[in-house]
Amino acid sequence: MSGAVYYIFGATGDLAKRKLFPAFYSLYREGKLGENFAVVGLARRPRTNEQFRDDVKHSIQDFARYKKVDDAEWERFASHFEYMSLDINNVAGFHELNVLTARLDDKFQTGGNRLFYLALAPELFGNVSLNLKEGGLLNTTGWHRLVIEKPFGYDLPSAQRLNEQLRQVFEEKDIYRIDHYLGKEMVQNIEFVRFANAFFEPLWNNKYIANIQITLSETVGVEERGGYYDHSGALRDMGQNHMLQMIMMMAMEPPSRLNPEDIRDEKVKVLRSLRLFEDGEDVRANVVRGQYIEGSSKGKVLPAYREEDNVNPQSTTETYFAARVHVDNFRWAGVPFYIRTGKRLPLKTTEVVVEFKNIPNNVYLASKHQMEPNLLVFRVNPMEGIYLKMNAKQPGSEGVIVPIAMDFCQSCQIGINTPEAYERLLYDAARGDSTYFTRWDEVALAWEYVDRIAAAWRETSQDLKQYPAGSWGPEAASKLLSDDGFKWWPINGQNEGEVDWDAVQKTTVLA
Ligand SMILES: NC(=O)C1=CN([C@@H]2O[C@H](COP(=O)(O)OP(=O)(O)OC[C@H]3O[C@@H](n4cnc5c(N)ncnc54)[C@H](OP(=O)(O)O)[C@@H]3O)[C@@H](O)[C@H]2O)C=CC1
Ligand SMILES: O=C1O[C@H](COP(=O)(O)O)[C@@H](O)[C@H](O)[C@H]1O
Repeated sequence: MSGAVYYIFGATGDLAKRKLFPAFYSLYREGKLGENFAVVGLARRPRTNEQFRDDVKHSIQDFARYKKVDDAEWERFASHFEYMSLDINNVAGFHELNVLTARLDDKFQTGGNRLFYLALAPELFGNVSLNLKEGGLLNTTGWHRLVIEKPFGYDLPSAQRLNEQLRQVFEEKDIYRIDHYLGKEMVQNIEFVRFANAFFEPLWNNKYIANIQITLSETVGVEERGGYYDHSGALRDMGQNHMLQMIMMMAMEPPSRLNPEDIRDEKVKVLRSLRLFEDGEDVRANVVRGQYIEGSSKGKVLPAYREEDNVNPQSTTETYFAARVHVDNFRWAGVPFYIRTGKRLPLKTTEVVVEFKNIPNNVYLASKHQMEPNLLVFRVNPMEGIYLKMNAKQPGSEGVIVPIAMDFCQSCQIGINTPEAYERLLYDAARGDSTYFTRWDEVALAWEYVDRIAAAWRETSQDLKQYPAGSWGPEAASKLLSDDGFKWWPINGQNEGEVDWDAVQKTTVLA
């Protein structure tokens, strides 16, 4: 990988601590960063280089995959890190940063390449990019890339404004919009499992697939992010980005080549095929929203959303939503995609379930035993793996059919060797591979879809359903499926509620 200076704007924040510094460390440990790099931490708080390196060390000890830090290696790694106190709104600070950069370019032979990572509130993105230009940080012959965090705007008009600001300084090809779900191994794997298996690809259409279910459930509430979340809600926080990205990965056509633009073109076609909701009534018939009230989990009382810090006590922000989504193209016509996500649900899990249609009524179906449909399950998070539910004869029986599981548990086999999403994405951005970043047209189309739902919700909040914290969300989300003759499949084929992860890890692993 070519050398570079990496600028972490927001270096004293939560994202830098929990994800970015650990990602740098793993890449370094694996030899992917080399030695020709410098990392400059930037934020307003004063810090010496030593204090900053200590912060980085603690974050690695707390959050990195590799926790054991060898002293000599640590010294080498830490020597690449420097800190500078800077207020984004003060252009003089950027001139100073340019001077610091010249020294680092020289010391680490970075080739004049720069990666600017904005781990900041989105309101600051526009100013940073203008000041980078003003401060002379883009006046080198190397490459200049801007990596920005979500949320990318609040709706389509605000996203357009933000994009125009960024485009005054950076070309689209140099803007890397992060959706960390695209950095997850199993989300990337969807593409490979689909297109590399003769027994899936021919069946991947409305002739054989009955429905697709995507669950992204969290046990946490809004923690210390109440201020942000109350303004955002589940639809914008998870729906506009992670959930739609997973639909795209499931529904896209095979790209003609494995180039970033060919893959992203195919994903965009899926968004263009989404059936847009016509009006409020259409939204209410297909989308369920909920907010958690007081509940309990494992004997612990959990507070209501409206009692969380920095949340309006009368808030009507949704902490849960479920939707029936249609992709109106030749492959997917008539196949519902059901999606659901929420805070304070019983499990932390992300799963994508493909439910296949039942085989035609035949001698087997006519037997007294009810056959269950075949399921293919991508376990994305926190356990990674693929699970296939099939039907087979119960050994020793007179033709009794039972469901059996083939379970590839990637986490059990690979363990800590699976790269974290941020690690993967940082590496890709540094190599100039934009495949798993969101292109502007994706962002715009995703907002267009989501904005119609948000508009309907602004008309009335009568449809906001309450659910107890620790439960699986509003009953109405089950009705979305039962009206179509389906049900949500229990997570990992187990009963809703507790999943015994130890037991899951012991399931059969196919080499
Ligand atoms: N935390 C997470 O897990 C995730 C975060 N994100 C996104 O990442 C971004 C950062 O989030 P997070 O780290 O949680 O936020 P934090 O509030 O923890 O950190 C914000 C950072 O911005 C710095 N900052 C604020 N104002 C200025 C300024 N005027 N000049 C210079 N620095 C400033 C703060 O430092 P100081 O006060 O010292 O100036 C701090 O380092 C947000 O866009 C968020 O939505 C996305 C997904 C997950
Ligand atoms: O982007 C976000 O994602 C996290 C969930 O990510 P995961 O990798 O832990 O599944 C979510 O908690 C947060 O609200 C949201 O902003």
